[in-house]
Amino acid sequence: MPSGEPLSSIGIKVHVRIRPTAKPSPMFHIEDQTNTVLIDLLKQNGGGAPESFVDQIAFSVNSITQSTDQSEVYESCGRALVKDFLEGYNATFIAYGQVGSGKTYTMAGDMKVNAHRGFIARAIHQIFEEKEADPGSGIVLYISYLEIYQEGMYDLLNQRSKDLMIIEESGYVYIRGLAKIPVETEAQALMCFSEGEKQRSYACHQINQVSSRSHTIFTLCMEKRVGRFKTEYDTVVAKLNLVDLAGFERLKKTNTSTGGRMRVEACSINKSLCLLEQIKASRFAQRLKVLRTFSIHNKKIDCCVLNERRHAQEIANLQQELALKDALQGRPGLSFDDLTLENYSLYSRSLKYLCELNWKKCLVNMDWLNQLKNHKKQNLVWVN
Ligand SMILES: Nc1ncnc2c1ncn2[C@@H]1O[C@H](COP(=O)(O)OP(=O)(O)OP(=O)(O)O)[C@@H](O)[C@H]1O
Repeated sequence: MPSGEPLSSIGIKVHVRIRPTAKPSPMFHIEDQTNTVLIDLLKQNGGGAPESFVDQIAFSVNSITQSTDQSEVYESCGRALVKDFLEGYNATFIAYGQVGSGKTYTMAGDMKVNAHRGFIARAIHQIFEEKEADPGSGIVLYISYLEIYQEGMYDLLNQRSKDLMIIEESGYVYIRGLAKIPVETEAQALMCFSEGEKQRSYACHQINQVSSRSHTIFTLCMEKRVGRFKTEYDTVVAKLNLVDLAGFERLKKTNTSTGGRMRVEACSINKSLCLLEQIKASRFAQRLKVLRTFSIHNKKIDCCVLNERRHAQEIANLQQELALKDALQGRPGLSFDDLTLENYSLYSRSLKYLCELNWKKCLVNMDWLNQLKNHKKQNLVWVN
């Protein structure tokens, strides 16, 4: 198994990064030893100021970081995921959280200062480090960088790409028309990323001076040979999706309630995030049907299938969900969530994010069918 994890623990992992703040909320408590976020529930009178604390709810996650240190974050939840990708697993890392909570800081960081580089640059470094350490692996890498802005898709690496379209063929999802740039060195890969970053849509509002106005998916595709002989080998293909979602905006808080482009952007961001939430919730509600039980390394694994038809329309409506479909159903290695536990006004949104994180953790078994299918296609030996 990847990273030596027991099979039972495979699924979506939730990591919380809390942006350091000068005004931490007295209602949020972190238990480091048990990776638990405890939140005091409020009793409110007519939506006014909180009157008294009535109860506490606990959210247990895979890890909690409260640090500005980018390498600490990467080591705690990025390195193992990238290792899995290099072994041939589809992997996805999603930065998800309220506006201004540090999603872009986590994913992109500051490219000019080594210590401040974010997840993407660190993943690229690890990939090329491991590739160079094993020159016989024959690893070939390609990069794509997609932006989803106001429900349209844009190629950040080739502005001339037009009419991008999501194509799904035999369980594989790709975007027709999206540039797939071959990269041979770390420098080339970083250059691709920096060029794409320059094309992204940002805006300045009350909460964040450089606020993302779009969702972005930075994808590394890997092909590598597996086999003992030069002429007889299988090719393993895997995708690493690094996703920076735009944050949910409250129009009043960001002061974009009076109209114009930023308001349209905010409404579009909120709509797509709501759809994402609805789809995930509806998937969770669907009954899983056990098709077959596999035995892998002496452990029994139920292989489940989802009734996708019921929600086909909703899925068709949400570009990023579909664009990530094969990765999410292949092996969603990790989900990453940022929270700002800053003050009372952000309380309800932080609580909502935590509620979501909790049921995301329940999506575990849904992913097996595609994973097994993928590995059959890739001729990996451990599937019977
Ligand atoms: N862990 C952190 N340590 C230090 N600074 C941080 C941290 N997280 C975020 N910041 C700073 O907070 C500000 C907002 O962060 P960022 O732009 O990453 O938020 P975001 O979640 O991507 O917001 P949006 O949804 O508006 O795009 C930036 O100036 C960033 O440098």
